[in-house]
Amino acid sequence: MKPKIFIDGEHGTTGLQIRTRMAGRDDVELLSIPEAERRNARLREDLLNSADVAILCLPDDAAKEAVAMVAGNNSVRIIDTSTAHRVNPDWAYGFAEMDREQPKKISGARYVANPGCYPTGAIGLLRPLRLAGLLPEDYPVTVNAVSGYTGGGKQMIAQMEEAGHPDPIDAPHFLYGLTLKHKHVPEMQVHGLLSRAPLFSPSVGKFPQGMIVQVPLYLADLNDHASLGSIHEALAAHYAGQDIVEVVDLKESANLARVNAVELADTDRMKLYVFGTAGAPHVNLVALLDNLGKGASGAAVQNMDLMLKA
Ligand SMILES: NC(=O)C1=CN([C@@H]2O[C@H](COP(=O)(O)OP(=O)(O)OC[C@H]3O[C@@H](n4cnc5c(N)ncnc54)[C@H](OP(=O)(O)O)[C@@H]3O)[C@@H](O)[C@H]2O)C=CC1
Ligand SMILES: CC(=O)N[C@@H](CCC(=O)OP(=O)(O)O)C(=O)O
Repeated sequence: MKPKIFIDGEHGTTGLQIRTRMAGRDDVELLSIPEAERRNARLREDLLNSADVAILCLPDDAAKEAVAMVAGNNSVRIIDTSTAHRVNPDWAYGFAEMDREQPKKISGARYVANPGCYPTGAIGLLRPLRLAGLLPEDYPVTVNAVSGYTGGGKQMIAQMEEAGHPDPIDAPHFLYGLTLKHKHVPEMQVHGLLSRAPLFSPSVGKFPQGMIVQVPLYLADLNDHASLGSIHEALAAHYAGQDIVEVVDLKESANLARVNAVELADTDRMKLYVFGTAGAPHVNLVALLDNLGKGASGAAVQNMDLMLKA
């Protein structure tokens, strides 16, 4: 029998992208809820309890409610794309490349928290340097980022795209999260293995999908006389042997004049760069991804495949 998959929130931005990725698959059976019934709690509860894997693409509160709906049913496994469970130690963190044993943890888990889009970039850059001992636990990390506007879900997409919207967004690029209390900070700290919360400044650009995450570092404040070369080496060694996260060659990075935020739009990959000049005091670590690809729906499908292998 084919495993049954239910995407709760399938008519939203992340849910639709997962559905598109599943369209050609005949190894799974997709359970579906009509769009007009998407908030019908009774029907959702039935579908959630009929699934082998339920993928939640809902706001945090609704995701918690969905988890409660299957609490007594051990045969349902969950992937939650919301922020609700990302630092909960009872949930496996769904970033398969973050540690060698992570794919196994995800495969065997009942509950998997899909990582946030910005944290995928930040943790992807920071964690290997913490594990290699180059980055001190208490380094004052800053994370500056730009996301495509689909990161804001249906509401922001309408503000950007709909003519005559009552609250349109005209800015080609804007900063937000100005209180510095963004919901992704705890996740970056915990899975980035940091003792201090990073200072995170997000922004949105007037393009639908794409993301740049930057983590600038002062080399003199790192361990082991860290250099452009040793940082690149640590990242390359960490990601060797898989094909989703690419650590861009130092020479290639040195010859680049610019990084295009939309280069990886519509892909499920991530590129990591180490920028700077040999012998100079700073490096800038950069992650490039699609906020809806490796940053959300692509990672969710990757996690589902790992869980179905178990
Ligand atoms: N967009 C992105 O780049 C990313 C999003 N995520 C996460 O994915 C989740 C969904 O976000 P996104 O797809 O962007 O949001 P959207 O607003 O685009 O979609 C959310 C969907 O959930 C439905 N919904 C809302 N509340 C309920 C409820 N109580 N019961 C049932 N259905 C409900 C909405 O219906 P309605 O139309 O009626 O509101 C909508 O269809 C969020 O938790 C977000 O953090 C994760 C990574 C990246
Ligand atoms: C542009 C934008 O608004 N982005 C969202 C982050 C994307 C999201 O909601 O999802 P995850 O938390 O699951 O990554 C935000 O800053 O709240």
